[in-house]
Amino acid sequence: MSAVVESPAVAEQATGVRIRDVHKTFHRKRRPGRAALEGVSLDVEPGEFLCLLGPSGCGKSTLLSIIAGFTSADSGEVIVGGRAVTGPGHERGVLFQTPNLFPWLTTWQNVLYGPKARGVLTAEVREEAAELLETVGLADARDAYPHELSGGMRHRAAFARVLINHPGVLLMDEPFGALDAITRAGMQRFLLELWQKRRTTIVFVTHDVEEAALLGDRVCVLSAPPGGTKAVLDIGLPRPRSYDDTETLEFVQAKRRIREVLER
Ligand SMILES: Nc1ncnc2c1ncn2[C@@H]1O[C@H](COP(=O)(O)OP(=O)(O)OP(=O)(O)O)[C@@H](O)[C@H]1O
Repeated sequence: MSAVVESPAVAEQATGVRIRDVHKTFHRKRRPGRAALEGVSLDVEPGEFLCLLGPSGCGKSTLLSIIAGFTSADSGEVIVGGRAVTGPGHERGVLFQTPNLFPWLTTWQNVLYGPKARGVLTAEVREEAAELLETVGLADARDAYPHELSGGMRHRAAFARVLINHPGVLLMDEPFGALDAITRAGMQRFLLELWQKRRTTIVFVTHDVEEAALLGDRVCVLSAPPGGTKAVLDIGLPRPRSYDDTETLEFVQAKRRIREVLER
């Protein structure tokens, strides 16, 4: 992977996310509906890295899906970059636990898929795609198909595929949850460097207290199902962060604060 240039500035395209009193109930045949979210309100600042944490079933994925525009809320509103979300949009890049690459396309074709679909595939975009593949360490895997890539490589290809669209906000749903510990640590390091460089707004769903403390500026803890915001914690650890920080007293204290809220 190429060295990442540090920049304290918030990315020009980074956008804020405003979530106001969002409710969502899933209706089921011949059974009572299941409330997933009850009155979630939250502001994510432009350029902020926010982690969403909470017990299983508290509605983390549902909330992310509502921000992405894949699911509609029953009431309340989500505003991204000043505009109400009414459906999916390329200014919101979404990354899931399973990288959503097209298996019949090469890494290069996968990365260029978005610009091609939007009719903006210029020489400049191709040049940027080549640079992105360099950044994510996949320049040599440009002509490989997804099945020829390792788990970590597939994740990095999915990153490049999303980043080429210059999303103002990255929505990540437990993206490293299925990876082994070593690959996962590598991807967390990669994401920290990427965020340090681009300062894209990130909303990151995780189960893992340590991951939330390592990555997030703030951690929003959702309450037991159906979810509402239980607390929003400022992590307050200095940036840039690295894996070595996980051994500091401040880091251990940050984890303890998150755990206390989770267990409250
Ligand atoms: N499409 C759906 N149809 C019906 N119920 C759903 C649907 N999606 C989610 N739910 C329900 O909504 C609730 C919240 O689910 P969600 O996946 O958002 O929680 P989560 O916090 O992300 O859980 P986990 O941490 O286990 O992934 C759960 O009770 C789930 O069963």
